[in-house]
Amino acid sequence: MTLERLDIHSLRNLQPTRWQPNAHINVVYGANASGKTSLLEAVHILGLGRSFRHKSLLSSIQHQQDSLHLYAKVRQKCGASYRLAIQRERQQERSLIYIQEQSVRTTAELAACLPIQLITPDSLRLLEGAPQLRRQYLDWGAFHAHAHFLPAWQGLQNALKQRNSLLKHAKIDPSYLQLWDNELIRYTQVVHQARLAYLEMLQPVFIQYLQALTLNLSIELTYYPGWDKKYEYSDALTSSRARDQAQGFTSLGAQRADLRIRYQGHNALNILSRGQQKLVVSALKLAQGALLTDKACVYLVDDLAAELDAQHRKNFCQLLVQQGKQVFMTCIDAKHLVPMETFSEADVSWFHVEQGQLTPVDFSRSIG
Ligand SMILES: Nc1ncnc2c1ncn2[C@@H]1O[C@H](COP(=O)(O)OP(=O)(O)OP(=O)(O)O)[C@@H](O)[C@H]1O
Repeated sequence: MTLERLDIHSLRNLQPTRWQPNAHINVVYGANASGKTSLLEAVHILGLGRSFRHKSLLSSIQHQQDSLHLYAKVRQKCGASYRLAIQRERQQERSLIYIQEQSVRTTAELAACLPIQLITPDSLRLLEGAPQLRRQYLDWGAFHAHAHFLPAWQGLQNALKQRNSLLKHAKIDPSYLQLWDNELIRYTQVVHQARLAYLEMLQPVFIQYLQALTLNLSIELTYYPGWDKKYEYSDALTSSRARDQAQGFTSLGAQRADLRIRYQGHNALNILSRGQQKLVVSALKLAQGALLTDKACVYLVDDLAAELDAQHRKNFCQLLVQQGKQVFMTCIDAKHLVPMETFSEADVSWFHVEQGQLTPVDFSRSIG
């Protein structure tokens, strides 16, 4: 799957842009505040319906403009193509999303058409941030690996909402609570099994990438399902019922799951250097991309140079090239920060950004 064409209107400082990127490696370079990250942001919004910079798309709309418009043509591996479009008006509550000119209501449909792996200086939050971020990471993989994951996950969210709202009442009909318990247990089992199955596939690939990035430490990925593993979820839920009623919410379950990243029995975050943490995150992202064999994904790598030294940048770029997926990477100075030799076998296009204007560059004349 590759992005064949991207049209951008009224996104941050970007001039109206029509971009026909390379199917493999795209390097975007330019000074600070030129608009490099905004270009990656455009791809991200098209793949997930939201920015990676802010919760609301309102701040992405260009100042003095009423709306932003993005359009993409995505070529699937089978040869079929999809047209994706997003429009966000200042005055509207939500974005309008279209696939093949048909309005769609959920961003999950976009995510299925354009899977994205994002690597930014902020990606370290995957290790240091709240469990929700690691749950989202795991669920991204389970969503793409198992067709039954999404309906079960949606069912789980609904059952949780209903049960939590019931728990807030002073008087609760036990049979009604049991009904939502049963729903929750049913969906939790599917989500839990899909996460476990995905983690089993992920572990060995993650280790391979860690080693290829020359981090020969035995980092372990362990999964906390959201309740004590010694018990079935149904038993854990029954035994937490009184506490849940007192607190007014469901305290145990898949909504509390976490992917724990351990080194020598400790939280890896407390032991590894920032550079090592960055390699762990890179290996996690590369492993997810590698596992998407039937669909492929687009890598967005913002600020390649951040926190990786020259040798590790080289290893990282080599692994990206080997995967053969479409990559958009940004850096301030292409000549000094991009390990050119790793791209000798790859199809690469270079783009310069200046004051929001994107220009293709003839590599040999302008950089070499
Ligand atoms: N809503 C907006 N409307 C217009 N311009 C904006 C808006 N939001 C941000 N900007 C400006 O867009 C410019 C581009 O920002 P962007 O983060 O894409 O740059 P960058 O090239 O990635 O910079 P850096 O290398 O410093 O990370 C900045 O000057 C920023 O102030």
